[in-house]
Amino acid sequence: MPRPGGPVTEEEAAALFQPLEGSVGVLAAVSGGADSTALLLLLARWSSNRGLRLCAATIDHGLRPESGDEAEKVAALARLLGIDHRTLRWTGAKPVSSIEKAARTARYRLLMEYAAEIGALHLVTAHTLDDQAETVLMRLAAGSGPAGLAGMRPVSARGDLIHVRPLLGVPKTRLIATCDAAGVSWSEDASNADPRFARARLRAGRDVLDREGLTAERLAVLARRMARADVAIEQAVDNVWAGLAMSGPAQTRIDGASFLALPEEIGLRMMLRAVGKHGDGTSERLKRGEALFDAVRDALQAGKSLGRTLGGARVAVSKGQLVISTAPPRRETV
Ligand SMILES: Nc1ncnc2c1ncn2[C@@H]1O[C@H](COP(=O)(O)OP(=O)(O)OP(=O)(O)O)[C@@H](O)[C@H]1O
Repeated sequence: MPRPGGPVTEEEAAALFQPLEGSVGVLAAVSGGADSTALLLLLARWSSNRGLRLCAATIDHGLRPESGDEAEKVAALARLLGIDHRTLRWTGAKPVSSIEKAARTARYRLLMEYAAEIGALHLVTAHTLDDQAETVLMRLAAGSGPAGLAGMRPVSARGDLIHVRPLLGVPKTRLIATCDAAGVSWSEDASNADPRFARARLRAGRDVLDREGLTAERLAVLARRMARADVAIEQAVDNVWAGLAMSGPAQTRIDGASFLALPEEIGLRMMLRAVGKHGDGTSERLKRGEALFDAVRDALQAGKSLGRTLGGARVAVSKGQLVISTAPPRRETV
């Protein structure tokens, strides 16, 4: 059990790294900040007698003058700990707007390519309890449903890799304490406090939220509950899908009366699942999916026909049935 303060202990680390047990190759993403420096220290200790290959990588996004030195500092620490380290540089054109998003996409692409090169099966990042709380707040602001409010998952798939976030329940203060206890310094990324970024603005307002009881711990509890609820809803959708959806490679048909009788969240997810199956994979704003869901229900209730497109799929109501198929190219959208 994590202690209220102080460095993360070896026993705690063993429990946190449980998802990595039995892995043959682990790649740790280490930016050089306090969180990922602590991750590297803890992983180095934990992996020493486990016969797995631990490697670390730092992405130099080339966006700040000091990023090269920060990567070199991580490399030096890795050398000291006897861990293979590579600095991966984000080269090529960089967009003027949405730079954070572009940097993130490039970062994971570089990490995945490097993981494939070294044969790592697990990618480990140092997202903390505080990062989870910020994610939940940002998703609240975006009007997310249960899946979004579940925040980041401790273990998820990322391409062929398993992405593990072992520190998701650990407050940043304890990771700072872990570095301090080891006498290891870390780099402070100035952009973490840059008010141009939503995360930084949220961080700056955390004191106010804490005073109102919206603490990181409570937001993380909300995320865990939402994750459980989301699993339950998805399981219900699996069951209903098996019984109701007549689904082939070209289209999915669902009886209209049965569809109308479903709890709305299940019906919505059924429709979106079929859109995902027959569409072109373009992500659609949930708001558009919800608007179309309402239109589908209205049409079924009124015994009318309907034909729209969503995410590259054609969503039609015809003869009392909901029919979702691949949309012909270049049709009008909702
Ligand atoms: N430049 C980097 N090099 C290597 N790893 C990094 C780098 N930046 C971030 N990471 C990894 O990602 C974790 C989360 O970092 P941060 O919170 O800054 O990213 P984010 O963009 O907010 O989150 P996400 O990775 O989910 O997009 C870090 O703890 C570290 O493990």
